Amino acid sequence: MSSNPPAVSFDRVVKQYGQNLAVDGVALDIADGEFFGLLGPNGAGKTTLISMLAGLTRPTSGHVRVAGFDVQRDAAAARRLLGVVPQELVFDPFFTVRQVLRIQSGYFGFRQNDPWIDELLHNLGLTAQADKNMRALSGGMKRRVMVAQALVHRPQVIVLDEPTAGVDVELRQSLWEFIARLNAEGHTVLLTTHYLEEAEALCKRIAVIKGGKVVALDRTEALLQRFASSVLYFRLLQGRLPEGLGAEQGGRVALAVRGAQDVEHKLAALRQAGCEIDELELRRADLEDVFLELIGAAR
Ligand SMILES: Nc1ncnc2c1ncn2[C@@H]1O[C@H](COP(=O)(O)OP(=O)(O)OP(=O)(O)O)[C@@H](O)[C@H]1O
Repeated sequence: MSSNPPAVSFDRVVKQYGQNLAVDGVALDIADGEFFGLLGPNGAGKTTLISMLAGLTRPTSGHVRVAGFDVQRDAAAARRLLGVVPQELVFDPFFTVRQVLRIQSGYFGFRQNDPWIDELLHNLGLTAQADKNMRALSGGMKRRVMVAQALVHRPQVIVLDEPTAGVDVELRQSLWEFIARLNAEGHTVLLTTHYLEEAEALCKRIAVIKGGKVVALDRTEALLQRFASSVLYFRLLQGRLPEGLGAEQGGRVALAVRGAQDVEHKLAALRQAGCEIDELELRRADLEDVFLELIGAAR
């Protein structure tokens, strides 16, 4: 870990909308150079946190800092260090892709930015679209431009809010290769995603938030180990799953198990509860299982 100030620091951050506590005292530091994942179910508060980080929403209390700069008090310095790829597509339909990127460069005082713009276009598969009007692009291509736009000033901290929601496999692949390269070159990456396999593959550390609170914060590997080594999957044909034993989704049940003896215990508990099961399957736990277990526990 470096001795620099944290790339991102949420310091006892609260955000209240009327009676609704969207963010409830989040304290979280993301180190310089980290690849960090922010996970949580719908409505957990992820976008609110990112919107406070981007300086678009003011915290009710607490502070958000980027490399030590308070996003409210030192807004210009914080903004310069941040590149945020938002969830929604926001664009001006009258400009070409290259014009959009040149204008964005201008906001940050970069006049001769074409070499970097060309590199962004190339890495995001946009070279052939460079002179097309934004309105003529498909949704996936527009999303690529949003990514390029966020990176035009080579921000130290790259924030991606659900960047691959609804985009094709090809972009997901090339986007991740590019972002991983930027991370290897020292950029900090903060990612929110619903694709848990993506978070598992990319993020070194993960915070899970639920109801505006951090319910888990650990290295990805440690999270995977802490919760379960394997998962027993089956279909429940008869009976009710004993309280607290596992999670049921779409008729399939997932039980976290730690070793062979635990499998025996769990099966015995099911028998005792009068459960009849089918299509039994045992596999290594992944982040999705951890996630379900955590979300279940925090309910
Ligand atoms: N502008 C707003 N006014 C009122 N309530 C809001 C506003 N923005 C968010 N909320 C509420 O704050 C809570 C957290 O929402 P947020 O969008 O941060 O969740 P999320 O984790 O990003 O969810 P998703 O995965 O669905 O994007 C929700 O209860 C939401 O309804």
